[in-house]
Amino acid sequence: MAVFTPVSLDDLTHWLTKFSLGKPLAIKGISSGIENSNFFLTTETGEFVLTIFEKLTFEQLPFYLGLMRHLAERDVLVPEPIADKRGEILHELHGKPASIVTRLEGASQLSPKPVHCAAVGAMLAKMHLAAQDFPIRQPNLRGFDWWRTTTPTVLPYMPPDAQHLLRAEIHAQEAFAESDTYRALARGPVHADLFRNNVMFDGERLTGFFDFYFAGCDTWLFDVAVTVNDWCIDLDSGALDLPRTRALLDAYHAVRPFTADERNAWQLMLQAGALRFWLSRLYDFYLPREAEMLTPHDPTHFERILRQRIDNPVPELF
Ligand SMILES: Nc1ncnc2c1ncn2[C@@H]1O[C@H](COP(=O)(O)OP(=O)(O)OP(=O)(O)O)[C@@H](O)[C@H]1O
Ligand SMILES: N[C@@H](CCO)C(=O)O
Repeated sequence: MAVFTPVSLDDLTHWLTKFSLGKPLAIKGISSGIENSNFFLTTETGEFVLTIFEKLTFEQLPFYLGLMRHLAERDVLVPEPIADKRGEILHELHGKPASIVTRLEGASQLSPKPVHCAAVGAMLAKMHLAAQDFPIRQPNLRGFDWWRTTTPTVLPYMPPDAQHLLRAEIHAQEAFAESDTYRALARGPVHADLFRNNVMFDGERLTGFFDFYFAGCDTWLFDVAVTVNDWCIDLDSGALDLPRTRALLDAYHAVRPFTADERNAWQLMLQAGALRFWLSRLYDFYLPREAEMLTPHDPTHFERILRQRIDNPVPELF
C-alpha cells in the first residue's frame, strides 16, 4: 500500500554508481508508512532504507536529513543519511527527492515496559543536547500557529461537548504561551512525533529513533510530553501509567536535568502534546486529503488523553 513510486533493481543499477555502496542486490517495498515510499535496500556493502519523498520538498528536506546526520555524528542512535561521492545527502530519483539512510536493527516495541521507557527517556535527553548546535532552524510546523489556524476549520464538524473542550484548551494554551514560565523553557530541534512506532528496539536495547519528518524547533518539554503521552499510557483509557512515566522522566532527568520552570509547565505541556495530535487527527478525519489510502487515526484517543490530563494530577517531573 505504501509504495507510491515503484523502484526496481534495474532503476538502481546506474543511479547507485554515484554512491560508494557497491552494486544493488535486492530492493523490497515497505508496506507500513503513509507519507513516503520506503524500501529496504541491500547492496554489496550493507542494508539501507531508500525513501522517495512524496510530499516534502527539496527546500524542506535539508533540515530533516541534516539533523539526522548531525545527531548520528554525535552518537545519537538515528538512521545516518548516506552521502554520494560529492558529499550530498539529498538526492533525486524518478523526479522526486530521495534519501538513503542506514537501516536500524530490531523492531518497534508496541507494549513497552519501564525498561524501554527509560531507554527512550535517556536517548531523548541525549538527542536534545546533541541537537543544540544544529545550525538550520525550522519551526515545528505543527506548533501553536498551526493549532490556531486548524481549530476553526474542524470546529464546525465536532459535537458540542468536544467543541467546548477544544475552545477551552486553545484559550488555556494561548495564556500559557504568553506566560514567563513558557518563555523560560529551553528549546531547540525536537522530534515532535516520538511514538512507539518511531523507535526500534532489539529486546531491551534501543537501536534508534527514526521518522524525523515532523521535527522542528520547539520546547524540549513539548517533545517529552508528546513522548510520555504515547509511551507511558494505558492505550484504552489514556491514563498515565506511573512506573513507565517515572522510568522515562527519571532517565531523561539523569542526562539533562529538568528545570523549575519546566516543572511548573509540565501539566499544561502534557495537555499541549495531546491537543496537537487531537487536532491533526480531527483534521485528517473530517477533511481527508484526496486519494488518502489509509484509514485515519482515531481522534477520540487524544480527546480522552486530553480530558485525562486536565482532570487528574500528573506525576511531578522530578
Ligand atoms: N532507518 C530505518 N531502519 C529500519 N526500518 C526503517 C527505517 N526507516 C523506516 N523503516 C521502516 O519503514 C516503516 C515506515 O517508515 P516511516 O514510519 O518513516 O514511514 P512514513 O512514510 O514516514 O510513515 P508514517 O509517517 O506514517 O509513520 C517503519 O515502520 C519501519 O518499519
Ligand atoms: N503519530 C501520529 C501520526 C503521524 O506520524 C499520530 O499517531 O497521530
